[in-house]
Amino acid sequence: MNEKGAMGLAGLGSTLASLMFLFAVARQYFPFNLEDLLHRRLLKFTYRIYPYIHVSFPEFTGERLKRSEAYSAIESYLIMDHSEEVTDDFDGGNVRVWWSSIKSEPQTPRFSFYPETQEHRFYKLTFHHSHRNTVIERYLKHVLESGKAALIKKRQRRLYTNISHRDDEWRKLHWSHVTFEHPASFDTVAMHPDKKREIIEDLNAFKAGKEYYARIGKTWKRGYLLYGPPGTGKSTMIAAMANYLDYDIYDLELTAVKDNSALRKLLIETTGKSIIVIEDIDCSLDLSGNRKKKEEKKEEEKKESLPGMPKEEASKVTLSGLLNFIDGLWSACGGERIIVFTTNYVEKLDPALIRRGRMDKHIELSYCNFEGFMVFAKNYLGIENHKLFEKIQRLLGEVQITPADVAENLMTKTCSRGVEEDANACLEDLIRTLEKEKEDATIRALEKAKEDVIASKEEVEDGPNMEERKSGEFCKSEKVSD
Ligand SMILES: Nc1ncnc2c1ncn2[C@@H]1O[C@H](COP(=O)(O)OP(=O)(O)OP(=O)(O)O)[C@@H](O)[C@H]1O
Ligand SMILES: [Mg+2]
Repeated sequence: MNEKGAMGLAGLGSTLASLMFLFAVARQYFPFNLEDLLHRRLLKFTYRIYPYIHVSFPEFTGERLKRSEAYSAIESYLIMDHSEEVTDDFDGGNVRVWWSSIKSEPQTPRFSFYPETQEHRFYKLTFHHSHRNTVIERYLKHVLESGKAALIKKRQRRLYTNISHRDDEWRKLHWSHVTFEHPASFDTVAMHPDKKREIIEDLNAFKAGKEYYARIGKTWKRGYLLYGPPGTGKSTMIAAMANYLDYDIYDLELTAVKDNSALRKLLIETTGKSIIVIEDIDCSLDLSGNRKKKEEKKEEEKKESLPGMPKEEASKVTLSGLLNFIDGLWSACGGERIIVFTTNYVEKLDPALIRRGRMDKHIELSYCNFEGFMVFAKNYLGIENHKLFEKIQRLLGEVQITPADVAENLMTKTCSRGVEEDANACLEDLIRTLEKEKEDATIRALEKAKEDVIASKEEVEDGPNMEERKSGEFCKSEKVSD
């Protein structure tokens, strides 16, 4: 700061100026009728001695509960190190201000629930008193807005998990996180373009739906059920959704949650603009429609508690606890959240869990079709047309192959070939895989048919059982099949 000499005047002037400034601001909010002549005179006098005003922006306010948003915005606007000073010109250079970043050690301890173990940081803004109105009315607004915009731009999204990596900490109620950097996008997800468009439109409507949800009296959240065989892109789809919406992901491992109240605590800790994911919901807990009968369960519990055998600490989260998690009263805190379940076996799930309203949108991710293959061909090989496409289209109509397997075949295996040779080789690899799969499927079908014939032969040899004979059921069904 060049004018350091001028500013180095006694602290008295500076303190008086700050006091006068605060006084002036307070007067805007608490107008009173006292004649302010004296006040103006005092200000004039003070400014003659020291014409600068200082304003401080502390990092924390109150009981250190929350970092000041203004501080964060200024930090991101200035990008300066501590104990540094910078000059900023505003209004086409008409207004010059000085910023300094200050760190002070905690002073005399005072009573607080939050012990002051950290140092205090704050930004100090200095400007000439003649620019007071411009700084208050326009400059500070500019700093806060630009800082916030920069913060949003550089914000790194997070992938949270409730699994602790320390043994002694398992089943603790907290989320830990890493930076979320999955490269998936809707451009790279292989699926029919119409289906993809439908999902994107659904997400757009959700993201823009704050007022709509408020108007219809519903919590601003939406449930997605992604189902399909392994390797069809369920997890990839979740990553693409998070990247598209610019949301964080909370990957919830239900088996690591102690009970329903722990589940609720985890829910409360999640923030808005996030996707809460429960993968393989059918395996997570005893939540399927065909839940085990109570007697079977009791038997199992008895076995577990045999002397000498360690009784595994099982999660006590129940179906009703999970339903509460999804749409109970607690789910309303926060808003703008998407809940995603994935499963390989949709038919195993309890209908209550996936009814519309809870899981609003059911998305099937299935074996690779030609449209899906076209996405891979474009992304992996950079081609939209090829003489082998027709053959591949026919084979994909006859064979069930997962997108994961197709992707594996299209990964370029060497960099030494040219692009065209590479594409040829990859497509031929894929055709070989598809033909092999077709052969295997034919063999499997033949074996199955053989087993069916043997089974039906055995049934005929054994004949209908006595009860069926008595009731005439056997004869009836024979007649029907005629
Ligand atoms: N539809 C798809 N679009 C793009 N890539 C896909 C798709 N399906 C699978 N893949 C590729 O295959 C790999 C496995 O896919 P992913 O993990 O998303 O499958 P999943 O359905 O979640 O499987 P699981 O049921 O075993 O969890 C991914 O890394 C991705 O590269
Ligand atoms: Mg998966």
